[in-house]
Amino acid sequence: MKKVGILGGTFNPPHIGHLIMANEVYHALQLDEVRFMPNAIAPHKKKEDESTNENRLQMVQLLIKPYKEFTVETIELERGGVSYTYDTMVALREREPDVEFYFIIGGDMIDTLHTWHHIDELVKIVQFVGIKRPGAKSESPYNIIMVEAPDIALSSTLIRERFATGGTLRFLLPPEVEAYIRKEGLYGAK
Ligand SMILES: Nc1ncnc2c1ncn2[C@@H]1O[C@H](COP(=O)(O)OP(=O)(O)OP(=O)(O)O)[C@@H](O)[C@H]1O
Ligand SMILES: O=C(O)c1ccc[n+]([C@@H]2O[C@H](COP(=O)([O-])O)[C@@H](O)[C@H]2O)c1
Repeated sequence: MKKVGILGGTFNPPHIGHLIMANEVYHALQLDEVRFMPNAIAPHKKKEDESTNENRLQMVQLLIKPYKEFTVETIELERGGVSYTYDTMVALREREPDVEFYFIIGGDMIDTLHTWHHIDELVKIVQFVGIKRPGAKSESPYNIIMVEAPDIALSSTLIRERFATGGTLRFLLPPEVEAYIRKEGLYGAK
């Protein structure tokens, strides 16, 4: 069976933390592919109006462009509405019955997994894979495959703040993504 990792996120914007976690899981579990999956409306996140779905999709495409084992999954953007992972995994399993899916989450999501929509059903149909995150306990009562990876204390929030205040962005996200954000004038970029 083909083994596919799904890294779901808001990606507002995507950053090297996302690349590192995808790469670590790809190698640790010997996956065939990792799909970066931007959500339409995040279930638990405050809406940030600064970027559109199209902006987030384009930034993810720029982020992963050099890496052939990383692809984009647009199923949630196409479905629209609140992107419950349960609905997505039901649809993906139906569309691709020959694939074994691994849903990749960081420590903050591990800590709140019990609050996810239909979580008791969801854990039966998909294997979660966790990466610790500084500032999060990264602990769960559920059966999560934990992958050891370098701790990255980086978030989209920090990057939005750096754009707004004119702080350094070097090494935090690829230059192509930074250039796109400046061209589109997102996050109050100066
Ligand atoms: N530095 C990191 N270490 C571990 N996991 C991470 C890291 N950054 C993001 N993740 C995980 O990647 C997934 C998608 O994250 P998301 O796109 O929301 O980025 P974020 O940096 O958490 O954004 P924000 O700061 O806006 O909350 C989530 O499962 C999140 O836990
Ligand atoms: O289905 C849920 O109830 C649920 C609750 C919180 C987060 N998620 C998913 O987890 C992924 C990371 O979420 P976020 O908010 O960190 O971008 C993303 O794919 C979300 O759709 C899903």
